[in-house]
Amino acid sequence: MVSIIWFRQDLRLSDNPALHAAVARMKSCGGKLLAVYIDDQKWPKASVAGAASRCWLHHSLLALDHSLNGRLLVCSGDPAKILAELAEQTGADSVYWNRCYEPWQVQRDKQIKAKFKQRNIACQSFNGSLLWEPWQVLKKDQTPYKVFTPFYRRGCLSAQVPREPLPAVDLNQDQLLDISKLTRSSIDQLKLLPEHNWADDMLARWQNTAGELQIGENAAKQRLATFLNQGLAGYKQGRDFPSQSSVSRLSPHLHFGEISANQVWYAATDKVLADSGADTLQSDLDHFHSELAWREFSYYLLYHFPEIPTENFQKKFNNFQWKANEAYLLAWKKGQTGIPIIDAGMRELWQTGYMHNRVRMLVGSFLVKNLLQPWQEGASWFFDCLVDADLASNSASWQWVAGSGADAAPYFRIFNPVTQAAKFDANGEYIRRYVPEIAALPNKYLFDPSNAPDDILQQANIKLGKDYPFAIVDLKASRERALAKFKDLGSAIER
Ligand SMILES: Cc1cc2nc3c(=O)[nH]c(=O)nc-3n(C[C@H](O)[C@H](O)[C@H](O)COP(=O)(O)OP(=O)(O)OC[C@H]3O[C@@H](n4cnc5c(N)ncnc54)[C@H](O)[C@@H]3O)c2cc1C
Repeated sequence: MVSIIWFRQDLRLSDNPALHAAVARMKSCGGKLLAVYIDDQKWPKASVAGAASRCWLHHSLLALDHSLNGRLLVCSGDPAKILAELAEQTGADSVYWNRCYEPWQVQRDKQIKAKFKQRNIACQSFNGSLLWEPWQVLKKDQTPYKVFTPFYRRGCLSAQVPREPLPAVDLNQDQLLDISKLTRSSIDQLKLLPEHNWADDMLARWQNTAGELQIGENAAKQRLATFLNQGLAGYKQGRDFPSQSSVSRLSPHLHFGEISANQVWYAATDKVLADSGADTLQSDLDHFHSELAWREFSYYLLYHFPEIPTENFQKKFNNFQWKANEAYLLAWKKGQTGIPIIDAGMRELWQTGYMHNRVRMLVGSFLVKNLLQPWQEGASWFFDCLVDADLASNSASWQWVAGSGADAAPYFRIFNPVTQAAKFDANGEYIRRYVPEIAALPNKYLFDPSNAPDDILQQANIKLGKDYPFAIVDLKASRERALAKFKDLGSAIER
């Protein structure tokens, strides 16, 4: 008897409910397990993972295959067809997977279940990535929440406590089906890595001091341990400062399911309990939990409102007249806007595949409000460049920044990137790391070189327009312009 375990966004062996169930069945009924990963070629084009996250996926699959002693069957094509063929070839009578929440994956999985039912192949799906299932948290009138705080406080926290993590399964080579006679691709054949080696530098940022790439389940556990020891205490304050190591950087690991939200949630809770739960630590923990809940909220919104990756959540934004401008967009993408904190963020994104959350909000606000470019342009660039590119979090966050989302930032919240930089990068460490050409400027002018006096620029040996661009827009004037345009839309937000 063969059971298929279909790995998707759950590339781990511990706290993997589908794998756990498949192994339990194998142990009680005998038989073997066939571990499969399928590069789904039928995803809608706009949602195919971007270049940076495909690099991550390549290495994450290598790590999973290693944990499975080289017995991960990797295929490419239509999952419905491939799974049916595999069931036929191996005589598998059951398929297990953990649920995904992207709209087309939900649709596809439903169809696969229905087809397999007709053929007497049992399909079982599990919750392996969310703390609360989106359909379990509803308002009293049984409609979905649209505002984060009641969703989390009234909905999630008063629902059942999240499932406790399951232990790693005990699997030996003999329990995994020999895949040598099955048609398969190698991980290399999936061509997840780019043809040119631009990704080498980016991936180098994810190595440890011994030069080992920190991708995969073990690396995720290591990252979590480092965060619990070095970042959690002081998280609430420190998480806003991009040069500090207060945030967890777990987002790519969570996206690919190298670690589960449940593991992270409970490990943080246990850490605070073990450290005797000092009041400040408790509030750091609460804050960290609420950030995990923003991830939940994003998935919740995507599940209930599957159009959010492309369409304004608030329909009144459909009338908004963006001012598409290729030159602005290019300057933003390349980190050449002349506003140092924006350029630092966009270069961090390009060089590392990651950007600190505070800076994501700043570059987003700048693009959408000061430059009046459509949020979809920003979302698509992020999707291509982030190693943690995640349809739910990216779409919900961009709509939040634009003001068009559920519970979004109000239109009048237009971050001033100069004062924000002075506040959150006060000693300029982050800016100097990513915008080294202006490093010699004193802090007073580092955040806004376009307004630095000539003698200061000369002393720092900087010629604006040559060494570093003049600001592409006047912050005050562009803010006024945005306020006027957004105001026309009215401010009502559905609750
Ligand atoms: C414009 C914009 C685009 C974004 N795109 C993505 C994306 O594609 N993928 C992605 O994972 N996150 C996205 N975020 C959310 C957030 O910036 C990242 O999750 C966070 O910066 C990841 O860093 P971390 O793991 O160190 O976070 P931590 O502060 O350590 O938080 C722990 C975890 O909580 C979750 N989380 C934290 N903040 C948020 C948030 N605001 N929304 C949703 N989840 C959150 C993440 O899973 C994160 O790993 C975006 C935010 C903005 C403003």
